[in-house]
Amino acid sequence: MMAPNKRPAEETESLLIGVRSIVFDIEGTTTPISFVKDTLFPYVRNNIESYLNKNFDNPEVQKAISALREQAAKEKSETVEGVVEIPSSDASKEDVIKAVVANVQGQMDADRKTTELKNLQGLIWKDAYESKEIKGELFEDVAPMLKMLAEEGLQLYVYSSGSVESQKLLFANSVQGDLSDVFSGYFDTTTGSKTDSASYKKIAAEIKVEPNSILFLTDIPQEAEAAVTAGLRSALVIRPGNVELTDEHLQNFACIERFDELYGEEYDEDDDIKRFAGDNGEQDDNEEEEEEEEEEGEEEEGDDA
Ligand SMILES: CSCCC(=O)C(=O)COP(=O)(O)O
Ligand SMILES: [Mg+2]
Repeated sequence: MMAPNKRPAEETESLLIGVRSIVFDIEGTTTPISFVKDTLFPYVRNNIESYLNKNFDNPEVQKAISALREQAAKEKSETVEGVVEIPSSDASKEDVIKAVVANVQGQMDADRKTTELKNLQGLIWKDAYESKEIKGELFEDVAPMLKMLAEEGLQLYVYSSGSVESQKLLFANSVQGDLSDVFSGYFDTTTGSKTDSASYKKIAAEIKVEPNSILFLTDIPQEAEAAVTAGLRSALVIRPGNVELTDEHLQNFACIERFDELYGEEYDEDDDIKRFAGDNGEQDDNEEEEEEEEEEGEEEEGDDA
């Protein structure tokens, strides 16, 4: 069903003209919000205590606990409400685990997107993906469209609040197979908050692409606004289960319900028209030469007959 006020795709022009790189949000863009809320988050809640008991001495886990401890101490000094402090490493394993569990549950209750929380969540999800208890859920158009866009020469990136490690796990262990190959890189909140325009400038600098040649796709208008402030292009993705957008957002941003709408028209597999051929939709010289040579060859064959 089309979202209210959304312009039909047939009437929109391609959002890919002049675009070299696409940066994808995950939750609400490639992946249903329900997968994150009803599968990933409950997995952490249900398994964090046993995970910490089993992996307490793992250096990665100790690093994640130290980061949470520092975060809590800092927030306590800033009088942030509801912070659960974590005792020093001299305290008993039992006391540290109890505090980490309460800290993480508290941050998750508030749906916080802190780097420290996301880092530990990512470590816990690793077990779930490796044991095949969880597979990364994707909207059905995602794998075919990502493959097609990558084949057409676009560089694809992910920018999500989930840690880079958890992003890689989701796409490598997805219900639509291993999609690791389609991505050129991953960004998380270590680059900065998704609602801060400076984060998008950093991404553009890191991938060495002009901001105006980067398209950021997200379900969150504040993230789209931050990207546009940084000089990127952005479109809002309307997926089942997402928070409804206001009329203002629908009017201010290009909106798509599926990735094939990036082409500005219904994608038809039998259609032989190449809609994206590099910068500005123009053919590169090699391609033109190849086509000319092919045509000449055909003419010669015709003459011989
Ligand atoms: C990498 S999957 C986990 C997603 C997650 O933890 C999250 O907070 C989603 O945030 P997003 O920025 O992808 O909307
Ligand atoms: Mg999102």
